[in-house]
This record gives sequence, structure tokens and C-alpha cells, in this order.
Amino acid sequence: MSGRTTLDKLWDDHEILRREDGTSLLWVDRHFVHEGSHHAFAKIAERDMGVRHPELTFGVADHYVPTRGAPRSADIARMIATLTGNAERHGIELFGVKDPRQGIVHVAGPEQGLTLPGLLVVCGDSHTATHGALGAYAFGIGATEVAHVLATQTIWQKKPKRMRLRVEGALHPGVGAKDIALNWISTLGADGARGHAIEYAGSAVRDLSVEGRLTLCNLSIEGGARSGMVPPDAVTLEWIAGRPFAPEGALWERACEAFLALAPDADAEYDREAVLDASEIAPIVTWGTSPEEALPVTATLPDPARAETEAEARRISASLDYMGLGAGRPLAGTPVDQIFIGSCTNGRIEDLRSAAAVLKGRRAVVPGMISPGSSAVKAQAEQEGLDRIFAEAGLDWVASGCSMCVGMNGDLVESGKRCASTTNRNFRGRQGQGARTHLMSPAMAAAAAVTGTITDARPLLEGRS
Ligand SMILES: CC(C)[C@H](C(=O)O)[C@@H](O)C(=O)O
Ligand code: SF4
Repeated sequence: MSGRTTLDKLWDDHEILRREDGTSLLWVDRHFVHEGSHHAFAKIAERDMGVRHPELTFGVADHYVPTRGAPRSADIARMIATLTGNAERHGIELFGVKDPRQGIVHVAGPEQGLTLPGLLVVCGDSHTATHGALGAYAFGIGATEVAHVLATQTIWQKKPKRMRLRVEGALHPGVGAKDIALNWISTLGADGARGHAIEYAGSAVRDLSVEGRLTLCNLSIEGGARSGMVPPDAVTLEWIAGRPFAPEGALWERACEAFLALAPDADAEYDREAVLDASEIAPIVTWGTSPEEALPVTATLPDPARAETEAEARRISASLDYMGLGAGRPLAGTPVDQIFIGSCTNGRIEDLRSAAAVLKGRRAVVPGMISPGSSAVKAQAEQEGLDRIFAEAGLDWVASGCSMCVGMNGDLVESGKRCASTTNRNFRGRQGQGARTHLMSPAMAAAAAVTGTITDARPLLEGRS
């Protein structure tokens, strides 16, 4: 028998039983809920069921929280109140609007030490793969499954195929985790990793900070993967040590041993392998309406006339049309109307530092909003004086939440406006009806702010940290 991958180890540790059809019942160690989980609470209420393990479930207000002042409408306020009510009713600890631990679930969970290596983590949210950056097996689930987890603390799953994505070599300065992710998604396609759990490996991944790994795993789902994971190493342990919910003392020592044992065995076999050369990755920007429609900032836009098939030509035309872009023109230099920095993809402290490195001493020529991924990130950024750099650049520094990533709190991009955004989805209407979204890294969004166009951030970073 060959050795086990990290996924194999986590799967074996959580499998309670396997049905004849190959579906397994898995134990859930950590369950996160947010405002959107209200359907699931309603489902268990209908059947008069309680929450089986409220101490293993944590609630976070994120999708609907106001980033300025009070909620914009009674409906929005009700979404937050419903979460609060459900948490109280079932004895679930909640990081509510005013709690200093509040944040986007995929930022706050890891930050509080609730996401640990070896845990099976679920949430009714597609970007739950983010938590895999710490060596957890984490995936998003639907409302019926959320109800099942609330009622039983278990979930039925078919084991995904195992894929290893190695990124070897060193990234150039000004290129980061977001660029690695958009690079592989544009190469393999938005469906490229379907049915697979990705384990990220290679020297460029090992060299990433945990923040970078969280960004990388966050985008796994945009390439069709069920989950993304970085096997725990010394970087992981150092990042987790001392966080509020992390094990302490002798327990921590024992935990570290167990965490490191989750690395794949040397002879582990994967169903699929892919390799990227880090030195070939440039800052990437999306031009279309799917994260796979992405190109290096130095490239020219595609031309439907040069497409290989008619279907592809139609798809390119439709995307260019929606985005209001001309075929074959350079991507750099495209004027933007506004920028947004934040979200569970790029709202962490390092993201804000890299945006600040570009913005320091410069003025934005278009409006923009910066929403930290959590209240703790906000406090840290303010302690470092990043908020002053943003304010001096003329950008709005607001409270933490999902905000303009999806606009559920009312932070929307107007129809026809073009937004340089550090988020993870550029679907039609994602940031508002008719809104045009270009996904990019925080440094690139900052560069767009100071030039008013899609711009290579690298020259603006020269001589800066
Ligand atoms: C609203 C929520 C359930 C949704 C998701 O599942 O991902 C959101 O977070 C998103 O990013 O589109
Ligand atoms: S920040 Fe965006 S992607 Fe992340 S959970 Fe919120 S809405 Fe979803």
C-alpha cells in the first residue's frame, strides 16, 4: 500500500462509517454559521430539533454587517438579528457586530485559533476551503447539510479525488498568492479541479506566509476544487501558537506533534498532479466574468476573431461586451471608476500592508473603499498607522465585513461602473447589477487607485517594502 496524502489522513481520522455506495459519514469538529445560515436553523426548528453540539459551532456576523453606521435597511438589520436570535436560542457563541472578534468567517475563524490543523471544518459558505491553509479539511456546504450538521455534528460525503498542485521556485517581488491562484485557474479553467481536493505544495507555497496560504486556499473553489489544503509545517505552528482558542502548554506540545504528522507521506500518491513555475507568474487581472478569464497585466485582451471554436468566440464576445472592453487592446491602461480592497480573499493584515506600500505618500485619483477582513485586522492596521496612509491617499477606511465583495449590506458598485477589486468573484452583477469587476491583488488594486487605470504595480513598489 502506498503512503497517505494529507487528505487521506484527515479522512481516515473523521470517517465514522461508509455506506455501500461509497458515501461516508464524517465527524465535524468545527462548524461556522453566519447570517445566511438562517434557512438551516429554520429547518431544525420545523422538526423540533436542537443543536447537537453547540460548543463546536461558532457564529459570525459578516455578510450583512454595515461597514459604516447603521444597517441600510430593516431587512438587512433583520438578517443580523435572526443570527443573534438563533445563536442565543441554541447556546452558540457569536462574534456579533460589536464584538472585537467579529470578522468575515474565513478571516475570524483562523485568526481566533478556531481553525486548527487536522480539524474537519464546515460552513454554509462556498469559500470555506480557505481554512485548509492551516491543514484543516474544510469545505462549503448547502443549507440542508448545515441543518444536518447542526442536528448531528456529522455530514455525509463522498471522498474527493486527490490533486497535488506544486508551485516551484521563487515569486518575483510584487507577485503574491492571489497571482498564483488566478494563474492556475486561468490555466486549468474554472472547472479545472472539479471533483478534487487540492493539496498545495512546492517551494513557493512553503515560502508563503499563512496569510498568503489562506488567500491561495480561498480561491480553490473558483477553480472548481472542493477544498484546498496546505499541509502543516513550522510556519503554520508559529502562526497558530498563542491564538485565543489554540491549545496551550503541554497540550500545545502534543498538538504540534500531531499537526506535523499530517504532512503527506513521502510515497503518497495523488490522482492528479500539476506543476507551476513561480518565476513565470506575473501580476494577474481578470478581464471577463469568470475568474478563469484572467491574464497577466502585461497582456492584451483576447479577440473573438482569433478564438479556436465558435463557442469560445461567443463566450469571449459576451464577456468583453458585459465588461465594456475592446478586443485585442492592452489590458493595462483600462480606466477604472473605483477600487475595493477587502474580503476573505485579501482582507488580512499583509494584504493591507502591501496596498499601503503602494499608497504611501500617493493620492488616489478614483474613489475607493478599504474594509479590513476582521475587527482584529482593523485594530492591528490602525496600530501600524495603515489607516492614515489610506486616508491620506483619499480612500475610505471602513469597518470589517463582506461589504462590496457581494454587496449584501448595501455596499454596491453602480451599474456600468468598473471596479478594481481584491475579491474572488467577477460574475455578472456580483458587486451590483451591471457592475464590472476586475479581480486582482491588493497591490494591484492600490496601483489602480493612484493611476485610475489597470496598472502593473511592480514599478510603483520599487524601493518600497
Ligand atoms: C452568501 C454566501 C452563502 C456566499 C457563498 O456561499 O459563498 C457568499 O459568501 C459568496 O461568496 O458568494
Ligand atoms: S467576503 Fe465575499 S467571498 Fe468571502 S464570505 Fe464574504 S461574500 Fe463570500
